[in-house]
Amino acid sequence: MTNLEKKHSIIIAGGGSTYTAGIVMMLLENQERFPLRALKLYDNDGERQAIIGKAIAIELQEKAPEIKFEYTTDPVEAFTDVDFCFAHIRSGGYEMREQDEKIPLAHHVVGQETCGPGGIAYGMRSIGDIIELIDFMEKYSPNCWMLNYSNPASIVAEACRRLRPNSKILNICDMPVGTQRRMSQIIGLDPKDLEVRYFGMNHFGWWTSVKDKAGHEYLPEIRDYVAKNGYLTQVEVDTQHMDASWQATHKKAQDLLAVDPNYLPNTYLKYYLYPDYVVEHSDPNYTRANEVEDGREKRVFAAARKIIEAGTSKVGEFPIDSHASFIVDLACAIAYNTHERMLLIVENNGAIANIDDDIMVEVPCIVGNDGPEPITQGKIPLFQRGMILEQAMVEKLVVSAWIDHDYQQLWQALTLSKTLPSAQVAKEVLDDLIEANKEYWPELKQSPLHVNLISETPVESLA
Ligand SMILES: NC(=O)c1ccc[n+]([C@@H]2O[C@H](COP(=O)([O-])OP(=O)(O)OC[C@H]3O[C@@H](n4cnc5c(N)ncnc54)[C@H](O)[C@@H]3O)[C@@H](O)[C@H]2O)c1
Ligand SMILES: O=P(O)(O)OC[C@H]1O[C@H](O[C@H]2[C@H](O)[C@@H](O)[C@@H](O)O[C@@H]2CO)[C@H](O)[C@@H](O)[C@@H]1O
Ligand SMILES: [Mn+2]
Repeated sequence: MTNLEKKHSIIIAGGGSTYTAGIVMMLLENQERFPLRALKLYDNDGERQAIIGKAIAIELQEKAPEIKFEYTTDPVEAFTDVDFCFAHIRSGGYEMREQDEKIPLAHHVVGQETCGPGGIAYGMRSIGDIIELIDFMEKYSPNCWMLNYSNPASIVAEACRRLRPNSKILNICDMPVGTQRRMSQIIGLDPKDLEVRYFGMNHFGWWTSVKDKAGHEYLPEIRDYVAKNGYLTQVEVDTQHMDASWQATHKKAQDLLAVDPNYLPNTYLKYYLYPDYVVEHSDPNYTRANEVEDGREKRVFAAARKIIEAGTSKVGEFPIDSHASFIVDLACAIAYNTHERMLLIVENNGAIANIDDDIMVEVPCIVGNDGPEPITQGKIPLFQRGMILEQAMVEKLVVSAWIDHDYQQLWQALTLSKTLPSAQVAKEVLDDLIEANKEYWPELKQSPLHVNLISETPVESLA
């Protein structure tokens, strides 16, 4: 059987995810180019996963009975005889995302899923879980590739570099894919027509060129549009991001551009460049986690229950997440050596010439069956170099704090972040996050050289 005739076996880790159904429907749409022989779901919350699993079982029975389907909480069953693992777990679930967002906001600091103290807390929960998935995969299907988009992708990627440097794992993000879809709307092209140059880290980057296949440069035209409208587009391009909070984020790109009009910004830069604005426009009692629980999560699980109750997919409730087809692009590139060009999170190794080789950067790569080949982006300007070096050291300190179980390094990571105003506030946020994450984080040790903050020692006792 040639490679092109091979049918694949996929495991989706995080089967109870709000994205699983859309991705499975998208996989059914892509059977021509990426045929499946088996599909499994794996989750550590069997009850949550069963709702999605039962509905998908009905969908596949009616639409693709030839695909062997199962859902399980048993890692041996899940990871045996698989070619690809699509991983989208959420360590701690939405309950902890809410804490990641509300605890910092209670200290008038940015509360966000993947950025600032929220992203650091999420990273401290995710590292162990992702490494566990990699170890399951390597034990039961040694030739399997993990296409991971569990967040926080940047901290997870740095942890994989430190702890599993030789593993077959690619960390990916769909934010640039979504923003490039908006760019293609602005210039009237198809997203597939675009060839970009981009540099940064995950959720922390800039486009330096947006060309069509004929080599025409559209960045100036897009830049002029974004200077007036941000990335808001007239046509609805993204069902996920029509919520008011995400619309405001796309609009804010206007102010990100103002800081450096030469390059088109990733929307996530707003949390680092305008943290005060973000805090002023956040509701500390109702954050994005609550919006998703009231929105996407309710919609997806209601659709699944409707299919289960009807006993048929003819009630037609699961939308196809065609946006996620970039994951199939990546899987095809690995399986069929297609040399697809796409943004991936990879070890720098000179791709960005004037930052450290061991920083995990997000750059365009050519992907074949040996994995990604980064495309060099050259030297970057002082401003972006300073931003990236600082954020990279924050994330390296987080991973070291997880590995060493070390309080001091985690406090330093928060103190170094652009999203926090001082070491004092960083400590107050950290101590609250430690309390909230007791069942998830490793227990952190104080340095033997620990020095109390003056504010912890009443002044009168300072003899
Ligand atoms: N990289 C990207 O650009 C991108 C885009 C969208 C979503 N995401 C990420 O995808 C993930 C899923 O998002 P969601 O909103 O659907 O979350 P969700 O909470 O709806 O689903 C996550 C699932 O993972 C399961 N899970 C948690 N820990 C696990 C573990 N250790 N082993 C197995 N399963 C585990 C949960 O039980 C849950 O069913 C999140 O990490 C999210 O941030 C990333
Ligand atoms: O606030 P959420 O949970 O709705 O989204 C958080 C994720 O946002 C980005 O992914 C978006 C993507 O950029 C957009 O085009 C659309 O398809 O929806 C995706 C999921 O909402 C970001 O890249 C992820 O890392 C975030 O988790
Ligand atoms: Mn992302």
